[in-house]
Amino acid sequence: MTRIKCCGMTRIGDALLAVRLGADAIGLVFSARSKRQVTLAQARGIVVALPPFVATVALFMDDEASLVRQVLDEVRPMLLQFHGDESDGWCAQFGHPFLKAIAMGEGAAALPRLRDYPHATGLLLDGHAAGEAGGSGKAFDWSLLPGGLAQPLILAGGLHAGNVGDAVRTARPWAVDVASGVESAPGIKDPARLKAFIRAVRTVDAE
Ligand SMILES: O=C(O)c1ccccc1N[C@@H]1O[C@H](COP(=O)(O)O)[C@@H](O)[C@H]1O
Repeated sequence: MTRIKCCGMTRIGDALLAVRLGADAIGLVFSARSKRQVTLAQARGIVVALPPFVATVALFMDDEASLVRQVLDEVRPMLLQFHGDESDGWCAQFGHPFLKAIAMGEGAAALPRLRDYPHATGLLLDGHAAGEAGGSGKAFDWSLLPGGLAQPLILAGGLHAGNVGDAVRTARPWAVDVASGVESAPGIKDPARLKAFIRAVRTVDAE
């Protein structure tokens, strides 16, 4: 079964709906570079409202270590996700499981970076160019996803109900991650798009 992460949640109702429809994980963006940035209080409100067995993921992009520590203390996410130029050692300093996003905008030229994060719990391949923020809606060539890596791969970037089925069939990732493809505006999830996205993934899983 392909795990599904819905990212960029800013409202409790959207997060609960995503979980009710079948999402496995909820992403909360703390980077000031995001149009989906949440405050600590907003994030805490979402995390405490969730039912058991839903993974919570806190996203950062070249942020201060003090912010990451504050989020760990006050929001208590299950996973961290780093989207910037952070090194493996920097990400690992918190002693907390983390995902490292790899910008796939340069295509195959980005693949050697997949070996740079041996401490990551998983690698998230996103469609944007290096240095750009995620949540951009940009896809990449999914056939580039390599097999044989030790870590689970999470496919992200420009996914929506109309293309996620092909993406899963092509890449067979551990999980998919979506932000803009299930929104009506940044940070505002669209119930019909959420439902169609999760249904499209589950349809391919059942093939
Ligand atoms: O969502 C954001 O605003 C964001 C900002 C900074 C770093 C990462 C961000 N989001 C991540 O990007 C993927 C892909 O987004 P999209 O589906 O292409 O819109 C998203 O799932 C988040 O993990």
